[in-house]
Amino acid sequence: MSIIVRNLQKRFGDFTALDNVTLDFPAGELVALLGPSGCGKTTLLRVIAGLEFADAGQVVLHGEDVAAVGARERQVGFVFQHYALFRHMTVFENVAFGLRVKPRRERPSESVIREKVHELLKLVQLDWLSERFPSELSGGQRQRIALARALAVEPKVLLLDEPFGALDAKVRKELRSWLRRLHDDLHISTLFVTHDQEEALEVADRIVVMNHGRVEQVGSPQDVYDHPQTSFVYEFLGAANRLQGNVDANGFIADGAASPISAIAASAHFSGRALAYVRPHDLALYPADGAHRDGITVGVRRVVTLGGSVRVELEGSSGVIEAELDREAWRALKLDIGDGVTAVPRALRVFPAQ
Ligand SMILES: Nc1ncnc2c1ncn2[C@@H]1O[C@H](COP(=O)(O)OP(=O)(O)OP(=O)(O)O)[C@@H](O)[C@H]1O
Repeated sequence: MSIIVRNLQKRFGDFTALDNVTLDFPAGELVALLGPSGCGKTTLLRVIAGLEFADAGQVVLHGEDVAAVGARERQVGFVFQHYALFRHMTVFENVAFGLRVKPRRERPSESVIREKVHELLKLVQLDWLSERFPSELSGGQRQRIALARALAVEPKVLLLDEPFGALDAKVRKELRSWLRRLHDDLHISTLFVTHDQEEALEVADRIVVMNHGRVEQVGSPQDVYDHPQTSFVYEFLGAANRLQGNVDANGFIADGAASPISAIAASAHFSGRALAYVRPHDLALYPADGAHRDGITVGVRRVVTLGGSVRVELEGSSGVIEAELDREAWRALKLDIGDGVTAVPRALRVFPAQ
């Protein structure tokens, strides 16, 4: 089922939680809603689910404006960060719950319920836990059961609000690839709230980046990572070095730098104060022998080896920046702490300073 929201506006007192949000999600996608705490992600999910009402705007599910459709009738499955399993019910009964409370004429027979619940428990690979109570499960298992319970009523849309947020990093990582596989099998249109950019980049077909109740950018993970449209998206997604300076006809000149980086001259459509961004892996390092001029002069301050790559902290008149290169490339440079280098950005994005 496709999900469209148009011009959604939601205020809590003086605070604007959703500010003219318009989004269009094609059916069957796994979409991550990504943004810092308080940017309106949960509010957007709750409005789509019918648990909260917008002050203005429209929610259209599969072509139908659902303004007059109650939460129960929207065929939306919801999984929250904190497992909302019923503590006094077994795993089996938790998953069966949504089927048992259906109106009598829609309620499946007991044998169909049994079959369906076991099928769902197999799908989340926890059939062997069906007689346990929630307190006898790990956090990751509880979230998988919560998902099985949400799936029991055959929702057309799945809304997941930081479903793995309360779990430790390792379990979280396992569950995110598990969720991806599950989605590939089921293809239910899914909105997945997270404030973890790595999670969004790894799992989603499409990412919506939100900030202060507004949509900053929508695109594939690759697109939002490689082509951030705003300085906020650049900083929020992935590591980024930020340089303050000025743009003029010669290019970008970082504060305190002796010469400009001219490579960006053509791509900057403005002049004046600017913020320039470069990812650590997009910085090439050269000995500061004057041969490479299109960069900034810095000194090596600290070197950290992380698995196959090396993170180099560099300090110059424009502050501290980081470069990341593979071990071999670093070794070949034969540099030591304190040595001078020219750091040349392979990709630099400039935005007008606000
Ligand atoms: N019922 C409410 N009454 C008043 N303010 C609210 C209410 N619900 C949410 N807010 C406020 O609206 C803003 C957006 O909240 P929301 O829960 O949507 O953010 P979020 O992006 O999901 O954040 P988090 O990642 O921390 O869960 C927050 O500042 C929050 O305090």
